[in-house]
Amino acid sequence: MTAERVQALALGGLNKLPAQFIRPAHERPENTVAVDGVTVPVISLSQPHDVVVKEVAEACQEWGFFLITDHGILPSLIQRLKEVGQEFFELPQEEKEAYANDAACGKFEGYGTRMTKNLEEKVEWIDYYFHLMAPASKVNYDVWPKNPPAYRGVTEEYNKEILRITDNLLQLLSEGLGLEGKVLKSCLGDEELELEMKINMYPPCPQPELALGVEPHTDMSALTILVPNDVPGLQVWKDDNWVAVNLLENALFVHIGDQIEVLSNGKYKSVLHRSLVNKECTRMSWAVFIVPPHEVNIGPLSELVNDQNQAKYSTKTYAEYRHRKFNKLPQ
Ligand SMILES: O=C(O)CCC(=O)C(=O)O
Ligand SMILES: [Fe+2]
Repeated sequence: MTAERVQALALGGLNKLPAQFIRPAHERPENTVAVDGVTVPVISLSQPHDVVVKEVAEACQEWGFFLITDHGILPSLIQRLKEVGQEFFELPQEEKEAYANDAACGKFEGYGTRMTKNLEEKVEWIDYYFHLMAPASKVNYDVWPKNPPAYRGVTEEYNKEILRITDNLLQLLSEGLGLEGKVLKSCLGDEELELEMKINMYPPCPQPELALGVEPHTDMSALTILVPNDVPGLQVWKDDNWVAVNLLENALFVHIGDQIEVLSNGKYKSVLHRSLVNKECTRMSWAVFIVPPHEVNIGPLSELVNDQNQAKYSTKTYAEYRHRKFNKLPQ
């Protein structure tokens, strides 16, 4: 069975939002507006090292989220990444369907749309493309878009840059915990660390005040590094309020995910976030999830646990963590 794509639905021209997308009143953007005058931390990586360590550690403790600038990725590469992703979604529907995933059969990679698991569960206003990007030994290039032809080259170039930034961030995060720079990366599988690309595509929505692009969640990754197109929509949860994340050209949006929260024994927070959709414009975002290999055990770092600071999380493989999160089982 092929899923009904949100993009195809939107292109058909709708005046009203179909029922399965209408969120319950307490979740609707119209009833849960973002707080005024609060902005997320923005950290320039060109500052002295000890300043960057301190600012990153504070942002991880207070927000679990921050923007980085002066990261060294060329604006032209970010631009090309966005172009190839956008071109893929502009292909004829039939051509996109050749890449359809089948999450129910464990085929997570490819073109997808989230479907309801039961009648009450509302769906999100989003289509996406998901594939592994690193390590090269595990990547199946057959599930990457072959059109546009530049997709692979551009994405491989971006992958290299994100690997470099991941090394840098994990080092800063380790030092912020008072540990040696290499500790976090080594817990996350070192060179076996995996990078997953998810291109999120939110078509124009007839009643955006009633819908969500992605519902409130924390990422199960260690870190997520995201770039949006020029349509705002991401919100992060801070001190009992939603805070809208303003656009900042060429900045990278860094989310602390669940695995870093566990490793840091709760010192760094995995950020709750959601995305809104837009009436006129297509919103897109490119999220790279940085995750440990599935068989790696993740638990609070022994260096951070003692009689005064007991472990707040159980230790389990990343595969087990994923299974429990997907099935909404307690961790
Ligand atoms: O599109 C966004 O800004 C957020 C997407 C997101 O949270 C996700 O893909 O996990
Ligand atoms: Fe997310």
